[in-house]
This record gives sequence, structure tokens and C-alpha cells, in this order.
Amino acid sequence: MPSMATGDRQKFNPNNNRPQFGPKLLNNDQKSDVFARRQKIEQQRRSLPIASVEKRLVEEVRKNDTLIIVGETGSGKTTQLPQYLFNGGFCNNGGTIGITQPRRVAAVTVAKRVAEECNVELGQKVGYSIRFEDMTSISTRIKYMTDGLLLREALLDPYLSRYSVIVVDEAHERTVQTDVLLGLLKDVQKKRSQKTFHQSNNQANNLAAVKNENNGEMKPHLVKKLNPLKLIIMSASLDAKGFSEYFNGAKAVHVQGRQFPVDILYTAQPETDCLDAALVTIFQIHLEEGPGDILVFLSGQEEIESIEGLVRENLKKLPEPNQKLLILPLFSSLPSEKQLKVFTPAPFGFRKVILATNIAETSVTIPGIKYVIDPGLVKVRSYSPDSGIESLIVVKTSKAQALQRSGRAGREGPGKCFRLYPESRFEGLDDSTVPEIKRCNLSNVILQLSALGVDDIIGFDFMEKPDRMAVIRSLELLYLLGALTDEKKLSDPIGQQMARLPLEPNDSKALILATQFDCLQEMLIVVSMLSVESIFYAPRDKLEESRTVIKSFSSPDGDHITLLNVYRASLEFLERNKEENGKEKAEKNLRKWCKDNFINNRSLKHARDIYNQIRENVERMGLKINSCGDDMLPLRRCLAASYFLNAALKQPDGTYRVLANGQIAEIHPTSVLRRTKSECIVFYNLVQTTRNYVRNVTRIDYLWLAELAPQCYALKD
Ligand SMILES: Nc1ncnc2c1ncn2[C@@H]1O[C@H](COP(=O)(O)OP(=O)(O)OP(=O)(O)O)[C@@H](O)[C@H]1O
Repeated sequence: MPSMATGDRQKFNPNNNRPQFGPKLLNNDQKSDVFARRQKIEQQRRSLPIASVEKRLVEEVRKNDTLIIVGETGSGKTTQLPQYLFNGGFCNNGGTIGITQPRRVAAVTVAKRVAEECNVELGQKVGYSIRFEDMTSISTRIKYMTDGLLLREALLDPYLSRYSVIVVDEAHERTVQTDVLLGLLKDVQKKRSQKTFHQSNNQANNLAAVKNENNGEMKPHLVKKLNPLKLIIMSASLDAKGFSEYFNGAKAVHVQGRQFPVDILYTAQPETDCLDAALVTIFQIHLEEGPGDILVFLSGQEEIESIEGLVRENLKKLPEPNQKLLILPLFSSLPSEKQLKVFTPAPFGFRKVILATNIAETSVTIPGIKYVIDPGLVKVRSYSPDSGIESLIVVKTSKAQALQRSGRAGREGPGKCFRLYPESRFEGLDDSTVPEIKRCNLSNVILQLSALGVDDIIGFDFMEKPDRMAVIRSLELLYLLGALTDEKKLSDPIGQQMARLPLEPNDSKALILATQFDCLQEMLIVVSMLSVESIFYAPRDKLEESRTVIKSFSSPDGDHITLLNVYRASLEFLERNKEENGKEKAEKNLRKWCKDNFINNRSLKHARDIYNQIRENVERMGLKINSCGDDMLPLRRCLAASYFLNAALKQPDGTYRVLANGQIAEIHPTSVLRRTKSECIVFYNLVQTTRNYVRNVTRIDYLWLAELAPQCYALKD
């Protein structure tokens, strides 16, 4: 899957686009509301466990260049520490306090809260910056951002000289980005204490590239002198010892106390059907417990949408007064404005039920949540360097994750967490999650590090080294794609261009090549459609009907072109409707069109957003956006030229053998080529369930491989 940042794709420049407000004149009632809210916030802040150790924490940061802070969920780390440091003078030289979060939604909502606590307009003293959305200005001193964004800033400024302090929050999550960032920050600290500056050619190139990507704008910042970088690693559930060892014996402090108690409840027996257990628990809470909203953790969009349907169905069976349940999904590919809906209070008399993936697991405070339902499962990436198979698998959470999940209750008052498994299972869980870097394909990480001037990946100071075989496999892939030179340096221009696209290397290569095959317009659509989960949906009770309708889009050449057909048909429908009915009505009609055609409207909209975003990227890179019209041959050839490592040949028994590694797989039942007679195919991904399945498949000519990927395939005759 492409590593696409999600959410609102609008580029936002607060200084240009924000409406200018004059002083707001409030009437007396409004004034007293504002006053009461300010008093409530002040009182809340004073009662947080962290408030009693403010002075000590500021002192510890002053004394130690690196500090590890561990404190209960909800104790006030994320919202308060940056304010304490600001008040403690850590921005006096014009420096900024940067706080990284593994997820966009946390960066945005926490920044909003802290701006409110500081009584400032968001984007001024307090702001946030996530990919394609920058809510900061030259006066921003407390800046929340994703860890990926700080990595990109490092391309621009290898010293991270704008920052006096960097706080890596939720470090226990150990995402790939966090791990790369930790290694990089360690190096930046060293460089800043030495006060020498060396800019490699690579960094100079990247600087130019990123400057260009930001429309040539670089925000000025006011650091007069480079002080040592203060680094704070923070979480409620991290292995302080491991982090301390990595940071050369850095000091760890523990903030004691939690704000409100959370009752943990377990089931007596293991549950065989987690979705059903979650459904029953939602209604049990709704009918038997007091007021308060419910947060349910589910493993993915599909589970969320399926339980959403079941809750709605069951709700209709309840007597009228009990039907006041507001169901809100929350997953990463949901557009930002929809994600943020969960943070607004439910209408009077209603109870919110938020169906979320683990994006709601850390950092966020969702107002109103009193009950958490935790089935104890999470979807994670898994990668086998031997087979080259990367898949998403559902596994048990770690203890750290269970703790974080229960910590989403008890933030505004006492809460309850319903773990849908017996207590004995909790005892057997791993303490922490296996770092993502140990279980994912590393080609993207390598590309990122190469762009940062790190050529020796094996020698890079990772907290935990990735598997050597996985590094070798990923280097091989990048080499075969032409992204790396023989000296393992980023190639120019292919590697440089690939590093600038927010996609997996195969997808970036497909876009770069597409312009040569005269089909960039089509490839942009295909890559965007492949970036989202489940475009089609087939309700259990309408299986036959949905199959017939979906068939009308299908192409005998395969799934990529089928997806292209869906996108084109929806766009044509939308444009025609806009002319006749205006934008708003057209969007509404499109929703109905999607429903009638068994297409997931949310996913389609997300694909449109991604399309606009990547199109902007490739335009800035100067690639010519050309189209092959209705002739699909160039597109198929381009797919073969980019996904050549995912080529497979039909076996006499009807299965397929992946040419690059000999894996045997079947075409997935959802593919339009399921019953194909095609001798040779390329596929987008290989998933492992009870069997190996290849998904998103296109028919190609075997001979194209030797012609288009001679570095990998040679003809014997
Ligand atoms: N948006 C918000 N609305 C209402 N209260 C909030 C909001 N954000 C934070 N709070 C309050 O501030 C408290 C501290 O939140 P904060 O995120 O700083 O805690 P934390 O220690 O970082 O927690 P975690 O480890 O779970 O991220 C919350 O428990 C809640 O009471």
C-alpha cells in the first residue's frame, strides 16, 4: 500500500488564506460563557497530575540534554509540558518547541486544545503542521506535527535549527518514522553540540527540491545562535530502560498519578466472534449504563463499516426513546473534516458511539468518552524478506496498547473499559509492540534515509537494527527500480524524484515511467485508487445483484483498468451533474450513484483527494501529464515496466508462480481476472490468508518483461 498521508488535501497557508478578523464584540451572555470556559480550563489544568511537578520537569530539561518522561495516560504530558517549557524560557532565543505525534489527527486536535488553553488563535503562538496542511506562522513557538513531517523538515534543514526542544511523543508506538527520527535526532544533537556544519550534495539537492515543493516559500525563523538541541522522549507506556540505553544513559523521570480512575472489565470466557461481542457490548452499555459516549476499537475500515451497519439495523428495533445513538466512524482514510466530527459533542440527549481504528489509541482526548470497548485486536503490517510478501494481518494488541486504549476513558471523569477477552489473556500479552521497522518492507525507509544523505543503512544508528536480509532485499528492489546507483546512492533524477513522492517506491516508479508511456493521467488515477481500501462493497444480502452491477465496470484486461473505469465513470457523472444541478447537489447525487453501483463513496472520495495531491506533486516535479485515452496498451505496458517484480506465470493447475521468488499464489476471488486464461500477469499485492492470493491483477504479455525490465529478466532464445 502506498504510504499516503491522509485527510484534508487542501494546501493551507494561514498567512495568505486565513480571513482577517477584527476584534469580536461579545454580548454580556457570551462574555460570561467565555469567562466560565476559561475558568474551567484553568481549573482542569491545575488539577492534572503533571501540574504538581512543573518546576521539577523544567529544571530536569534544563539540566539534561535528553530526558525520558513516563506518565499515566491523561496526566497532562502532551498538552502541558510544551507550555511549561515555553514559560520556562526555552523559546527565549526565538527557538520553537516541536512535538511529534505518530498520527495527524492527534497533532491537529492537541494543537487546537493547547491554543485554547493558551487563549491564542491557532496558528499563532501554538500551531500544527501535517503533510499538506500547515497551520503555523513565524510567531509559532509550540508546534505539533507528525514525525514524518519533521523528517521532511530535516531534508530542508539538517540541523533542525528552528527548534530549541523536540519532544517525541508516544515513542512507545515505535512506528518506522519514529525509529528513523530517533536515529536522526541523536545525530542532530551531536552535530549541534559540535557546531560544525557539513552539507552533502544530496542535502543541497533535497533542499532545492523541498523549497520547490513548498512553492519556493521558506518560512523565516529567528534562531540567533544554535544552542544544543534538547530532546524529550515521552509516553505513558514505554520501556524507559531501553530508551535510556539508546540515548547513552539519558535520565528517565516518572510522573505519578492519574486524573480519574478507569474500571477495567474482562469477559469470563474468550469470545469467538469479536464483532458480535462488540455489538452486544455497545447495546449493553447504551441500555444499562449511565450517560457518556462510547469508543470502540476495531481493526480496519471494513470491520467499522460492517459494525456500523449492524448497529443501525439493531437500533431500529429499539423503542423510540432508546434510538438516540449517534454512530461515527474514525479511520485514517476518512477525510479530515469527517474525522474531526467525532470531537464535537453529541446533540442533547444523544450518545455518541465512535467506531475507530487504532488512530484513536494514543494522545487524543475525545470529549464525552466514558466507555471504551477493546476487543484486543489490531491490524499491523507484516513482511517476510524471504518471500517478499508484505501483508496486513490482525494480531493481538500488546499490554502497552491495551493500556493506551483504556486511557481514552477517564479523561474528563471516571471511566470504564470493557476488554472483550479474559483477564488471563491480558497477562499473557507482550509488554510492547514489535517495532514496525522489524516487520515491514524497508525500501521506503531506505529511500528516505538516502535522501537525508545516509548511504550506509546497515551502519545507521537505529534503536533496534532492522533485519539484515530485509535491508538487502529492499536495496535490491531499489536498485532494480533504478532508484539507487551501484554505490548505493540516490540516482539522479529517478531516485531523487522517487524520494519526493509520498508513495511506495513501485508506485512512484510507475508514475515517473508513465509520462514516457504517454499515460500519466491514467496511472495517477490507478495509483490513487490502489491507495484506498475497498472501492467495491458487496452486502451479504445483495451479493448477486452487486456482482452484476460491478461487472459493468470490469475490463477483460484486469483490475487496474476496472478501477480506472470506475473513476472515470464517477467523474463523468459528477461533472455532468455539476453542470445541471450545481456542486452540492451533484455530490449528493454521486453518493446515490455510488450506492446504486455498490461503490464505497468514502473510498472513492478519498481516492479523488489523493489524486489531486499526487497530481500537484508530479506537476511540481515537471512531469508531463499526458493521456493514452481509450487505448489501454500503454498503461498495461507501463504496469509491466514498473511492477515487473510482481509478475507471475500461469501453472498447469491454474495457480500462478511469482517469477521473482517462486511463490505460488491464486488470483483473489474479488479480481475480475479470477477466471482468466491469461498466461502472464502483474499484480499489486500478495496477501496471505489461508492461502496466498494476488490482488489487483493485470494481464500482460510475457515478452514485455524482457523488453521492459531487462535488468531482471533475460530471454533465453
Ligand atoms: N480536547 C480536549 N478537550 C477536553 N479536555 C482535554 C482535551 N485535551 C486534553 N484534555 C484534558 O487534558 C488532560 C491531559 O491530556 P494530555 O493529552 O496532555 O495527557 P497525556 O498525559 O499526554 O495523555 P496520553 O498519554 O494519553 O497522550 C486530559 O486527560 C483531559 O482531561
